Amino acid sequence: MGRLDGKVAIITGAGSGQGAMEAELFAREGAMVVATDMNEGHLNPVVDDISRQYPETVIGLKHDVSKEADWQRIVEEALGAFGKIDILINNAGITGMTEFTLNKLTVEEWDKVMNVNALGNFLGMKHTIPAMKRNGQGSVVNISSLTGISGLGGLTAYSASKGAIRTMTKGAARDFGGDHIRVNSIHPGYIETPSTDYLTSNTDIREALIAAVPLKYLGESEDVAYAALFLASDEAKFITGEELIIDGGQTIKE
Ligand SMILES: NC(=O)C1=CN([C@@H]2O[C@H](COP(=O)(O)OP(=O)(O)OC[C@H]3O[C@@H](n4cnc5c(N)ncnc54)[C@H](O)[C@@H]3O)[C@@H](O)[C@H]2O)C=CC1
Ligand SMILES: CC(=O)C(C)=O
Repeated sequence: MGRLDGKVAIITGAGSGQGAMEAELFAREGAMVVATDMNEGHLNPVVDDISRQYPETVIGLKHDVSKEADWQRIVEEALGAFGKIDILINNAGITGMTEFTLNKLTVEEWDKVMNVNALGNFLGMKHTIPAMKRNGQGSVVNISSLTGISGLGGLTAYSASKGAIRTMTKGAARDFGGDHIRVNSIHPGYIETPSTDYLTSNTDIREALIAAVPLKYLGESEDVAYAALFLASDEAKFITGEELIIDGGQTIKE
């Protein structure tokens, strides 16, 4: 028995890091997976690998989450392939230019980050929730960040976009609870993926990051993927509007 047997899941940003891990884990747990990414060069090998291990469980689709027309096409293709949508993992995201203090941040950079992260999450919910409603239930997991709770200097647009994800999650949870659709957010701390290479490849920064984590290691993609699996599954059927921090204890509260 898989924990997602019979479910159909759309996972964005599945060509790399956490999204790739989630696509593999969800297929392993019995889901049919619609794995999407803007970068087909990264997505295709991920999809091929999952198909080899779990035949006929996954399709890969090119997708820019910031484009509404792309979302319309993705939902149509998912319904065409698998007949329904139970789960959305809004994972695709970009950090944007780093070390831009607020005063140096350009409007172009702000728009780019907000469009992928905040608008992308909104469009994902807008276009998949109607199919979930027809299906009588659904689960959305929005990947925010620790920065969506406490902000991070130098990452103004990223922090704002992840804060928007945190609160739009709670609003959507209220809007669609009556339709048996749950909406939760995950807030990872530092996870070792291509998106954090710019930090973790520097030995001094890496050691400083680890020193701030009570569990004394940087997170791995599977640490987030297992949390997404739980929230996506029926095991979490009474949990909605919740924010789950996955940071090795970095922000333990009293
Ligand atoms: N790695 C970390 O430490 C943390 C990551 N996060 C969030 O977790 C999520 C996944 O991050 P990682 O796996 O680390 O990143 P990653 O860079 O390894 O993977 C992100 C994927 O999203 C895709 N993508 C980017 N823009 C896209 C667009 N417009 N449309 C569709 N796909 C697009 C990329 O092609 C890439 O395959 C992101 O939302 C990120 O902000 C949050 C907190 C910490
Ligand atoms: C790197 C990042 O997105 C964090 C720590 O939230």
